[in-house]
Amino acid sequence: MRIIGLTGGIASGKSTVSNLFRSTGFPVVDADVVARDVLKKGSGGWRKVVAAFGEDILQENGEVDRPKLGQIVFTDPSKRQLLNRILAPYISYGILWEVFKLWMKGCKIIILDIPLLFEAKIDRWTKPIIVVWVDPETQLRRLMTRDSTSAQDAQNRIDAQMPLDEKRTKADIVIDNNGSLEDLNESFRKILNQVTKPLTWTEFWLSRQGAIVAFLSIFSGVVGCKKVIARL
Ligand SMILES: CC(C)(COP(=O)(O)OP(=O)(O)OC[C@H]1O[C@@H](n2cnc3c(N)ncnc32)[C@H](O)[C@@H]1O)[C@@H](O)C(=O)NCCC(=O)NCCS
Ligand SMILES: Nc1ncnc2c1ncn2[C@@H]1O[C@H](COP(=O)(O)OP(=O)(O)OP(=O)(O)O)[C@@H](O)[C@H]1O
Repeated sequence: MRIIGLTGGIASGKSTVSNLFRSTGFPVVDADVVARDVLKKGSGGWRKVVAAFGEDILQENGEVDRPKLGQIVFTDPSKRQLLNRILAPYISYGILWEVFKLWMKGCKIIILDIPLLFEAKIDRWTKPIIVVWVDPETQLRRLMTRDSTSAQDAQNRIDAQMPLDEKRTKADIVIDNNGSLEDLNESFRKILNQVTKPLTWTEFWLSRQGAIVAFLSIFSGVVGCKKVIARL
C-alpha cells in the first residue's frame, strides 16, 4: 500500500488538491474531519477538552464552540500545546482506523491530508510527501478571504504551524499554488504520473493483496513441508 502524505500550511490549498485527488478516484483521509469527529459532544476527546478548558468553551447545545476554542489556542502557544497533547492520541487512532478500513477494502494508493504532518511526526509513515506551497502574502490573503478574519487572527493561525518554506524543504513533491486554479489543476495532472507509478515491493507487501499472497505462500509452504516430513 502506498500512503501519500499531503500537507502544507493553513489555506495553502491542501483541501483543493485533495478534492482533485478525490475526483480522480483516490481515497482521501482528511485529518481535519477526524479532528472534528474526536471533538464531538460526549466523545472521549470532548470530555478531556472540557475538563481542561472549562465549560465556557461550549455552546448552549453542548458542542464545542470551535471559533471560541480557536481564539484561545491560536493566541496562546501553551494552551495550543495542551489541546494538541489531549487530542493527538485520538486523532492518530482515528487516522489509523481510516487507513485500516481502506486497507481492508484493498486500496493500493491512499492520500493522507494532514495539515500537521511534520509537526506530529506522521511524515515517517508516508511516501511520497506532497507539500502544497504558497508565498506568505498569498497565504495570508487567501486565509483572510476564506475565513473572513482579521490580518492578526489569520497571522496567529499561520504562526502556529511550521513555516511553509521549511515544509517545502522536507517534501518529495512541491506543488506551487501561487497561480490560478487552472494552474493548480495543471500542476496536479503533472504529478499524477509520479504518484501512480507501479508499487515498489515494500508497498506491495504492505497492501492487502501482498498480505494475502504472503499468507498463502507461507500456508502452502507449511502444508508442503508437512507432506514431505510425513513421507520420510
Ligand atoms: C482549535 C479548533 C477547535 C479550531 O477549529 P476551526 O473549526 O476554527 O478550525 P479547523 O479545525 O477547521 O482547522 C483549520 C486549520 O487550522 C489549522 N490547525 C488546526 N489545529 C491546529 C493546531 N493545533 N496547530 C496548528 N494549526 C492547526 C490546520 O491547518 C487546519 O486545517 C480546531 O482546529 C482543533 O480542534 N484543533 C486541534 C486539532 C488538530 O490538531 N487539528 C489538525 C489536524 S492534524
Ligand atoms: N490556486 C488558487 N487560486 C485561488 N484561490 C485558491 C487557489 N487554491 C486555493 N484557493 C482558495 O484558497 C482558500 C484555501 O484553500 P484550501 O481550503 O484548499 O486550503 P487548506 O490548505 O485546505 O486550508 P486548511 O489548512 O485551513 O484546511 C480556499 O478559499 C480556496 O478556494
